[in-house]
Amino acid sequence: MRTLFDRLWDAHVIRTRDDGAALLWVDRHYLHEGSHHAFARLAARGMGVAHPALTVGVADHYVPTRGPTTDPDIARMVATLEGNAAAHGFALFGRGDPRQGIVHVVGPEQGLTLPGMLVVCGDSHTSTHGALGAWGFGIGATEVAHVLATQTVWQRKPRRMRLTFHGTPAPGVGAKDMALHWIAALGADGARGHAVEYAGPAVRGLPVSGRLTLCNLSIEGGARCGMVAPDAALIDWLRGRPFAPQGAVFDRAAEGWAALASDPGAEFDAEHSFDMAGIAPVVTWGTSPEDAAPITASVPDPARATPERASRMAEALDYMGLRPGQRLTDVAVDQVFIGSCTNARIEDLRAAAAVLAGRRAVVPGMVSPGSTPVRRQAEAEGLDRIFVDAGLEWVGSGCSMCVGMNGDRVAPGMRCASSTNRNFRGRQGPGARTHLMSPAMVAAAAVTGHLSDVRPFLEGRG
Ligand SMILES: CC(C)[C@H](C(=O)O)[C@@H](O)C(=O)O
Ligand code: SF4
Repeated sequence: MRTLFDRLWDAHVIRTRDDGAALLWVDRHYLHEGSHHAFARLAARGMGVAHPALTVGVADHYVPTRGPTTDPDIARMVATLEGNAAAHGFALFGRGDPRQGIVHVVGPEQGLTLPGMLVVCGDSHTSTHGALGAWGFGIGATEVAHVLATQTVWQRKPRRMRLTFHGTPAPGVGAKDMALHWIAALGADGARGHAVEYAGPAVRGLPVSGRLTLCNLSIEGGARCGMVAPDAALIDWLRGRPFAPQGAVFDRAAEGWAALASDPGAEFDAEHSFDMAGIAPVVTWGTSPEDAAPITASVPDPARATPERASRMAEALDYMGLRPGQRLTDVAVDQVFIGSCTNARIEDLRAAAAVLAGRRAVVPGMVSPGSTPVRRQAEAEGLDRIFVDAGLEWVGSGCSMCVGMNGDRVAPGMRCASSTNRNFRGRQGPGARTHLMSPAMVAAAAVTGHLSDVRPFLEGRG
């Protein structure tokens, strides 16, 4: 009896070393601007790209979201990726390409990631692709060079963990809340060394966009990867995607994908289950995604935590400028950001727009769609107007203020309600204070100017 992860592992092992590490075949290799180190290694050894057809470059981390950049260092990062694509002959969705966007949004959207694939990228959030029943994981620069040169990667087999979500989510509660909830419960290293499979009725009930959000955050709970077994909803979602097989070939492939599941009696090395009845909209208060609590709670008190946790908590609260016992809904924000590979798909933008429609934001903010196709779709639906009429800035697609590499930053000391996945110190800019939450919760914070429960807005009482 095998788990979904065992099936993916077995299907990709080329050979196993005596020490247990296995050489694995890579079906899809994504590259972003950060790949320049790996290309330098390749060049130093006079090597080329073994399988350009399985390699796809996407400009995202450094792309400007508001017209051409004036910063030569930023421009050079994007140009280097373009140069490597041209030199090695792999596809590139670069500046101006109608398919450009954040790599973890673009791959699934284009049908470049498919169920059963082993997908790698020199980026930790490659776990996102697991939502499609693929095995996606982030690799380091040395491994990127190895994959470029050989289309293979060495890995040790992770242990297997299943996270089961029972029940149905309340309105206003979604994948982001499920993710932050389990990470708060198990800790930022709670799933360390494990391949996570998400299961249960609440996961099955998530649209594919929500599954992508859930798998995206796997890494923030320490997991090596996260995945959801394919089902009919996924197969419908994939049908007709540009790089997916088409027609009868798609139907045949889909029959195979339907078999990608854990056997009913398959054993996991660890199991945890959660009841949706206990999950409210979640926000983070600290400097790790595990520092998360329901919006109805107060800022925790280090005095009540274990000594080792207490000092880290106190430091986090100091950095965040928060007092123990302060109600989370009393925390004023300076700005908002909706974007990133976590929460900038069309469904995320619709959820935020539903809250913002007919309302004004009382703080400034930016909305950056996850890809250029998402941007076009949002504009066709008039969502851009809703954001602009609310007073937010509608910009181009890229990693943008999630990481600030393109210059979109939160100023020092400023507090940002953000739909992204990392609230580390300085993540959105030196001294920036980040509160993670769902896009609808970001929209609610924009309207009130403080961390806010989105649920009254959905009931028309906001
Ligand atoms: C810059 C990149 C390598 C990094 C990652 O590995 O995830 C970034 O995408 C992030 O989200 O922190
Ligand atoms: S959007 Fe943020 S989390 Fe996603 S790949 Fe870019 S920097 Fe990393």
